[in-house]
This record gives sequence, structure tokens and C-alpha cells, in this order.
Amino acid sequence: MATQKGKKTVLKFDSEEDVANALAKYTADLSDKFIKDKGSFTVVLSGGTLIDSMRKLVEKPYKDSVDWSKWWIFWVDERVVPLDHGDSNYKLASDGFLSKVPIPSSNIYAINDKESPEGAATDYEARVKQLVESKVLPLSAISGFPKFDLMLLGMGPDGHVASLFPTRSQRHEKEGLVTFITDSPKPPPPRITFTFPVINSASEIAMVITGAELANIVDVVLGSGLAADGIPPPATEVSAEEELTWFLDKDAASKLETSE
Ligand SMILES: O=C1O[C@H](COP(=O)(O)O)[C@@H](O)[C@H](O)[C@H]1O
Repeated sequence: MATQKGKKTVLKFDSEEDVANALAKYTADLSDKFIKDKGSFTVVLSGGTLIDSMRKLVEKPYKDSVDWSKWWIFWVDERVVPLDHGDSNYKLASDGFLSKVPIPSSNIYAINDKESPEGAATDYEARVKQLVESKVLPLSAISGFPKFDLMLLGMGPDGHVASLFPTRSQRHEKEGLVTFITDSPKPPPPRITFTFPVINSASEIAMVITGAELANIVDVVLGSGLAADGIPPPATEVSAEEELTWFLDKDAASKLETSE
């Protein structure tokens, strides 16, 4: 399990709707803070249910109050499929979020979908390094890895985050920024993903978890940290440099409440 560097906060809400409202305010407040402090806001998205949980951010008042022109968008993981494919995390975010707000298209870092998984990972890592060179992304003074302002993450029922799965070696990568997988246990098999050193160098991380099917793994990750097979779920390794905030609805927190 990673050592928590920054604060860890667990927020529980009565409904998924309340999570969506709180997540929108949290994200808009961080956007204001980072843009005031450094003139830009670098945001890393996951796929899955996260994008639907972000729906309130593209409604009033945030749609009009957030300075979208200063946003930069990245993906914590991506399925290696065409960007217009139904499995693409880019398409999911594009349809549900990016198409609704005026983020400059040159600030949106989709993968190169013409590449193999290995080629797409190499390409994405090179493009992130270029942004370090051009001072869009700073390096963490703690880890030396690129430091994003905010990562918005989901979690699977096996405790995977990004495309870092319990029984796959990518979760142990300590050198690279971006790695690839060709046998993801969750379809589709070919994916690229940020590594834990990059994820854990972010200033702020939100783990956004809703639904009863995630109650057991939430209890494991925020409780004992060990799954029934004795393997720590990857989500136990997530930590932020400033603050890791868990957004849980009542259903996802249901086992946690009984064991606390
Ligand atoms: O495959 C993926 O799964 C995780 C979790 O998805 P969810 O639907 O359970 O929220 C997601 O965070 C990741 O980005 C995606 O590629």
C-alpha cells in the first residue's frame, strides 16, 4: 500500500445526484484556485461511470463561470481503439463532457489511435514530456514525475484504477510515465495507462465511486486493504501530493458504514 503523502478525505453522500453536485463544485473550485495560482488547470480523466458523474459541471452555474480556455485535458487510461469507437474513453468524454464546454481543442490530449498499444504508450509519454519541456506541466519536487493538477478517477469492482489491474504487472511499473497492456482482464484487452508514479504525483485526486456493486471493494480499499485472495487492490496504492478525496454515494459506502 502506498504511503499517503497528502491528506485523505472520505465524503459520503445520500445519493448519486448529490455526488454529481458535490463533484461539480469541487472541480470548479479547484479550477478557480489553480488558474488563479498558475494560469492553467491540467485535468486527467478516466473513463467509465466518472463521465456521467461529471454531468453537473457542464450545467449552470459552472458552464458559464469556469474559465474553460485555461483547461488542459488528458486521460489516465485509454482503450487502444479508434477514437470514434464505442469503447473509447475519449469518445465517452467527448460526448458527455468535452463537446459541451469551450476547452481549446489543442489542449485536449487524446491518444494516437493509429498506433499499436506499445506505440500509443510511447507517443503519449513523449507528448507529456514535451509539455514538461514547454513548462505546461511542472515536475513534482517529491517524485520527479510530471505533476497534474487534478485526476478524476473511477474504480472497478476488482479495485483496478486507470488500466492498472490486480493481477497484471503494469501496476508495479516504477520508471515509465505511460505503459501498455494487451491482455486487460476487462475488455477491450489493448490499453495504455499512466503508471502509479505519475498518478501519485498529482496535486489532487478524486476517487468517484457510486453504486452498490462497488460496496465490497470500497470496504476492502478503505478498510483492511487486502482482498479475499490476499492481493492488495491497486486502488489502495493511490495517494495524492496534496489531497485524495473519495466521493461515495450511500450504496457504495453501505458496507463501509456497517464495518465502521
Ligand atoms: O475500464 C475502465 O474502468 C475503470 C472503472 O470504470 P467504471 O465503469 O467502473 O467506473 C475506469 O476508471 C477506466 O478509466 C476504464 O478504462
